[in-house]
Amino acid sequence: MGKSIIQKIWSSHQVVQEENKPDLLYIDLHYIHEVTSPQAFEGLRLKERSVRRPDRTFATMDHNVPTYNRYFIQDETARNQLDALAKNCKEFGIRLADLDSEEQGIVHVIGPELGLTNPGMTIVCGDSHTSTHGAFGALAFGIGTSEVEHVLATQTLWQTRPKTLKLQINGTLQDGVTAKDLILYIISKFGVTFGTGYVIEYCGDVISSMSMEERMTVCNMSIEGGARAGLVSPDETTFSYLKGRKYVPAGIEFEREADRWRSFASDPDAEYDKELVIEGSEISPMVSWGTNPGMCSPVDENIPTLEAAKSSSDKKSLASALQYMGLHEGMEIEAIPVQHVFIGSCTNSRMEDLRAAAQWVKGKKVKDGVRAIVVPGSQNIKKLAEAESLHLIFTQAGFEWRDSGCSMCLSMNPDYVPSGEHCASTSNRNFEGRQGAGARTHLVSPVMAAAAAVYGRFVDIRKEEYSRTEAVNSY
Ligand SMILES: CC(C)[C@H](C(=O)O)[C@@H](O)C(=O)O
Ligand code: SF4
Repeated sequence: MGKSIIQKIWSSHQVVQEENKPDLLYIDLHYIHEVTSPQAFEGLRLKERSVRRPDRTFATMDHNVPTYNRYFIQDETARNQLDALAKNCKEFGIRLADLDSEEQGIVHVIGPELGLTNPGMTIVCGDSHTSTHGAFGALAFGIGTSEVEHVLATQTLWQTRPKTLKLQINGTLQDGVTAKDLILYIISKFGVTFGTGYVIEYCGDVISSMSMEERMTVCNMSIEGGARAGLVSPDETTFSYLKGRKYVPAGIEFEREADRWRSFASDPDAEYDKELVIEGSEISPMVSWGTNPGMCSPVDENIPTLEAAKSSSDKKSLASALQYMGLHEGMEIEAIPVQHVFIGSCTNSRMEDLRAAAQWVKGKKVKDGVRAIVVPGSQNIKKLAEAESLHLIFTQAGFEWRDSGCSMCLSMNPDYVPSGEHCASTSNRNFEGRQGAGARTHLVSPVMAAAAAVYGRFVDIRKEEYSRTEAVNSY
């Protein structure tokens, strides 16, 4: 019987294995950021331990970083966390992309961009969206602060072997439907706990024809479906993305690495604990209207009615979500008003996201009363986007163009959504208070967010009247 990539990575990283106990796994790469690392380093100091593999550890500043006037950090906790990270990295000899670095950006954006994330690796970070790196065929998952300390000290981690779930997406996606819509559709169809206890392997024609950036968007939100991690078997798309990146070997070494990476791909006859199949053509642009990522609907449909709820507890959570969101049952998604637009986060802040949004925005104007910001995922992406003049398209349309960071994805920095206001956001979480106390988040793709900025509400971008040739103002 063949093996899946999950089994191959797991068995090649087992250091200790005992019956009915978690396994001790070797960790190839450990990313750290300022929020979940200070206590871990304190723990090391107290126990007089050092960092086992500083060369396999990489740090960045992202959550607390202001995206405008980035050195002016008013919040004391934010300042302390950033200072602690700088001090800890210096003391323990860890590479750090700090505010001065051209490499600074959101941890899940810069790791792949620098070529640090490779197929076949075990990767951890004190951050739930570490699953993003699974796009490369790595087993990548978030860990807690005490585990961060354990990995820093030992470069290993105790882990229970996960179950495997094969999620096959057949066919093709319609025009205007993106990787973001696919993952929102998956979570709304199967629910926010369908992946609990599993690592998901995404496969099928839709995934094979996706770029690495699109695969990252899909894997990023695996955790929102409850999964431990999500990944895609490495293929030629993976290898050509990696070729030439800073930390990827060149020449004959690259070919040798690519052969090794290729060997991790799932065997055709691999068996899984569970298998699910969906059709790509069934998916529409999605908009979340509730307070978890599963509460979303196709843009051309309506918010569900209370009557249609399957159980009394579903009915209760629907009612309370709608109460928080200031929306009513049965309402058309296209009628939801939008006052804020956020294009950014580790889900959707890469070049292809910015290009797609800019292409849609070109020659149009942000509607009066809407505040729209674009936050590139890394300083490098910012530079590349500016080289293509994307920033001009955005700013001439009325968007703000910022420095990189987690920004409005979560309210740990100056970017937030005021209470009671609606935000079309390309991020991954819409929990109560996520973008600020009382903020009302709607998860969408970058193009859907761009369209919401122009119309001040959600529109079905597949319709002719909203197509980009129908510019409301000339560029
Ligand atoms: C702050 C951090 C620990 C958190 C996470 O674990 O994911 C954040 O990145 C998030 O997206 O909620
Ligand atoms: S962008 Fe958002 S989801 Fe991603 S790491 Fe930052 S806070 Fe977490």
